[in-house]
Amino acid sequence: MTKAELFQQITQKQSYLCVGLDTDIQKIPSYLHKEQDPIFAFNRQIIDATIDYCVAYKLNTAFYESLGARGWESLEKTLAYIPSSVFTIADAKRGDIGNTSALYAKAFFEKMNFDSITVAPYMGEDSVAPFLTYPNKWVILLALTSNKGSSDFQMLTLNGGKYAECLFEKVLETSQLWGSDEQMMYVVGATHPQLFQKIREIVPRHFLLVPGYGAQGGDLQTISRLGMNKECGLLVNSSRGIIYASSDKDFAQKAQQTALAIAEEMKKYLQEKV
Ligand SMILES: O=C(O)c1cc(=O)[nH]c(=O)n1[C@@H]1O[C@H](COP(=O)(O)O)[C@@H](O)[C@H]1O
Repeated sequence: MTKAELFQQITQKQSYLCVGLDTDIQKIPSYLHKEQDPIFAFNRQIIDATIDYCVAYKLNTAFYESLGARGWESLEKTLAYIPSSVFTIADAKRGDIGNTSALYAKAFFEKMNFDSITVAPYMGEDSVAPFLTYPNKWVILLALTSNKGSSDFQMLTLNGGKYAECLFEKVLETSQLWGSDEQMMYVVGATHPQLFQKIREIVPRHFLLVPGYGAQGGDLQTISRLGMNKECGLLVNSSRGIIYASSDKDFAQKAQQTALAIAEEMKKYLQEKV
């Protein structure tokens, strides 16, 4: 998907919500366990219920990989079920030496037809480059993550940094030389609202994938007001807050109500800025 197509979806739906399909077999309603593929049965209902209110689905591969071959099958079926107009994210957090990254890229962009994949920048340019060779496919590079451990390395101050003061800022600055804002996004956790303004100074045009809203406590209003640019530039993810809004038979209906409420709030912020 191109950046223009993504922006068009956002404008049309007046939402920049990404629904995280972190589907945990232990957490889905027990009646679904009698289905041939309980994970897919759950995801299908969540997608049907939320598709009008979101522009992206993020599939965290851990939830599928942990079930072995059956899990991969559920992942592939879920991906095939999502219409091509909606942006898809393989949240796999990959990145390795070049020839290995090339095969990760092949797995997620050719074998499976994801629009994007999350990639860790720790191994540097040659570990990210193979993902950037696919037209209209995206790398979503981890810059500033939402978890407590983000302060262990990402917040470390650099000695002699010119513009970038912290390691995550250096990641933002340097990686812009590897690929354009038409093929690269950055993960910035919603739990760091005080840093959004600074991040926008370094990457004014890139889309930011913002996890950590909802279950991890991030605040939509602050993120949106500080992080939004003229092309929206935000995909705000919520996983548990939407898909487990109810643990009962009405899970899809409750997920829909939650997604709708978020989209209504997003509409306000879009109208202010875009
Ligand atoms: O790359 C991610 O998506 C990610 C980065 C990050 O910094 N923090 C983070 O929570 N995530 C992912 O975003 C999702 C957050 O889920 P909820 O906290 O349930 O909304 C999970 O799939 C996480 O793996």
